[in-house]
Amino acid sequence: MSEYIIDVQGLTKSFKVSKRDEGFGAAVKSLFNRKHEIVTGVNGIDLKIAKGEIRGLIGPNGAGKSTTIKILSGILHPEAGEVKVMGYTPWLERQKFVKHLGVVFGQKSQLWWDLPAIDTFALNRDMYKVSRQRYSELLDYFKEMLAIQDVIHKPVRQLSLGERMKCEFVCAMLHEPPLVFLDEPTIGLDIISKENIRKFIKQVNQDLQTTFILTTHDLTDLENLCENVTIINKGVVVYNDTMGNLNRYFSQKKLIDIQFQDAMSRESLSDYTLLAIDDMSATLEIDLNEQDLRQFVYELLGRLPVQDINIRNIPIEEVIKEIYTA
Ligand SMILES: Nc1ncnc2c1ncn2[C@@H]1O[C@H](COP(=O)(O)OP(=O)(O)OP(=O)(O)O)[C@@H](O)[C@H]1O
Repeated sequence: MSEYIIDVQGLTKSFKVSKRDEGFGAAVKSLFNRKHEIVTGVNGIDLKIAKGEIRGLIGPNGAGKSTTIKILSGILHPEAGEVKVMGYTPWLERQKFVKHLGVVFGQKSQLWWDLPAIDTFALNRDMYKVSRQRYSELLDYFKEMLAIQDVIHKPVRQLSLGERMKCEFVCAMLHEPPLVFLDEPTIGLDIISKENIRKFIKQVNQDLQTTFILTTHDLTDLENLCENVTIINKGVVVYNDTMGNLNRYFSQKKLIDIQFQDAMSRESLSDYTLLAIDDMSATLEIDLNEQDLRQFVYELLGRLPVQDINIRNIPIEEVIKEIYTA
């Protein structure tokens, strides 16, 4: 078997969607003469994920993340490409395959709404044929780690979002799947609950060697959890490397926030790469491959009426936005 838990080459999937012009007349016409267009879902994606990784899979809306995850979990079949997930071809061997898979959706619940979570856990135990002893060991482990001793006995509809998400995680993990897809697992949570969920993911990853594939728009999730990140845009992979390299590459550029003693015009700063200006303050960008930072600041202080100065790295949000728009 491959050393990778996910091994994908050339994954391609498009969708045929019906197309019609606006208006009632067009609606009637389209009944007799249907027009279609082809929409790209993913277009030749390669992806290798090692066992035990927590991999971030990100991209703007419509990039192809869900299409990829749906194919990897056997819900959709691709039109081209080689896909092996835990040695299975997901859409051909779905029944055997799903036993080894866990999923957590930040915006969809897998728990029975009117029952306490413990009842859904027990149903899953029977469905996945988990032994009573292993179930009890795992439940103790999760209860202690997440402090949900009381929470799991209340009807799910009475739980806060943070409490419910903890239960969603337990529900996805009780059959010890080696691979778990996390779709926006921290969406809507307050900062403390987000941190709790991240700690939980890290701990389970270490203790049970679970591989997690994380799709998120929250870049703090990525910075906290993922060593590697795959960025998809318009159906293709545009970045596939470590988080460290992503940061390092862009730390070649610095942002310089300046507070002036007097109001400054845009023209007076025309020699610089000006990102923002607001009367008494401005933000400049410098590329360290082209300019020396010390020399730049020295000259700047000599030329302009600077009151205060702050040098910072480009925030990760900006880095990723640049990649999306490249
Ligand atoms: N069932 C479908 N029928 C038609 N088009 C689809 C279908 N599923 C996805 N698409 C199209 O494929 C492209 C990729 O969509 P996908 O849902 O994979 O993006 P995404 O990266 O998950 O976006 P988001 O972050 O908004 O969830 C989009 O243009 C989308 O409209």
